[in-house]
Amino acid sequence: MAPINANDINDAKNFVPAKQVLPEVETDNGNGKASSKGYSYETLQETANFLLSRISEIPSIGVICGSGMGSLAEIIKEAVRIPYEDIPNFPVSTVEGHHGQLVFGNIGDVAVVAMQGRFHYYEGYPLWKCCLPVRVMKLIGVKTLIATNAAGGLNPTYKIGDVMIVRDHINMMGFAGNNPLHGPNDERFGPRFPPMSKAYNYEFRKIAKEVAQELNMENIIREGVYTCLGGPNFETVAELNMLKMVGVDAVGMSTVHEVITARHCDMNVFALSLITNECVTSYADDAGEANHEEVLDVGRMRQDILRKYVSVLIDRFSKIETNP
Ligand SMILES: O=P(O)(O)O[C@@H]1C[C@H](O)[C@@H](CO)O1
Ligand SMILES: Nc1nc2[nH]cnc2c(=O)[nH]1
Repeated sequence: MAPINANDINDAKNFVPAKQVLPEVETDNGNGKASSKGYSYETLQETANFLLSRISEIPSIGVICGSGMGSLAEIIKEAVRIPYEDIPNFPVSTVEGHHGQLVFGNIGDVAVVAMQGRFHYYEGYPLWKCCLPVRVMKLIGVKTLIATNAAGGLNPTYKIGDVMIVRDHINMMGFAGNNPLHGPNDERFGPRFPPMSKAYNYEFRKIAKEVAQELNMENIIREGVYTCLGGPNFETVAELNMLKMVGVDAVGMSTVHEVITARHCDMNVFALSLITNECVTSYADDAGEANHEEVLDVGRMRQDILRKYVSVLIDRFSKIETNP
């Protein structure tokens, strides 16, 4: 082994720890002390108040548009668009296929807000920050979250272009202790130990299956288990085979932490995965490789049917009283 020399030590002194180059992890705890575990209730209230000052109707449903699915927000009428960079305390979107704005307005008779662009862990944001908009939605009065995502189909019966209603998730990042609720808990958002066994609202899933029949989508609608990995790389064959063994149907890089945050603050949750690619579970030479362009293309390919489906779901969800 080469001996250590003084230059190496000086280089080490100049090393900038990852935390300092992450986008804005230092936060205010509400008592003037910095914390990296999330913005205080009061800070997020300021963000919520800013947004409330820009809109005339309080949205009851929030939609997060997945990769390539930003056009879902284009069905919003009387739209008020607010770029993320104009919103106090908001992160900014850095991924192609994620616009970077909140869109407020109406779908049918229902006041909604859509995130055209979400935040991912692989962009350098800690999980609490990826989920900050969910808490802000709660503070402005949103009751129901509809999270959409693009995902790889692991269930061998799934085809590209299928739409999976998320029945449940496996929080792989949580197994390693990475959770959006990690750190001090503010009971004003929710309890220290929130249950997750009913994370995806049963009534909503039932309605979603009925609506799929009405719209003749039975042949593309599935229901299954989603998991989120940290990304940004797509998975290895061995990783995918492991996930298959534990019951995962679709693999992505989002949604799970958003859903945990939403359930923590008692929002109703519904989620959809658009299957944009087949997960590669064999080492065969002719097996394809996942890529982001394909993900975006399939989003575009399914945009009309997804817009129709989501707008009918919003109408139906808004008409029922549900216990989260
Ligand atoms: O934001 P979502 O979860 O829809 O995006 C998925 C995961 C990666 O961000 C990207 C990979 O193509 O699509
Ligand atoms: N992790 C992961 N995310 C995706 N998003 C779209 N497709 C995929 C995939 O195959 N794997």
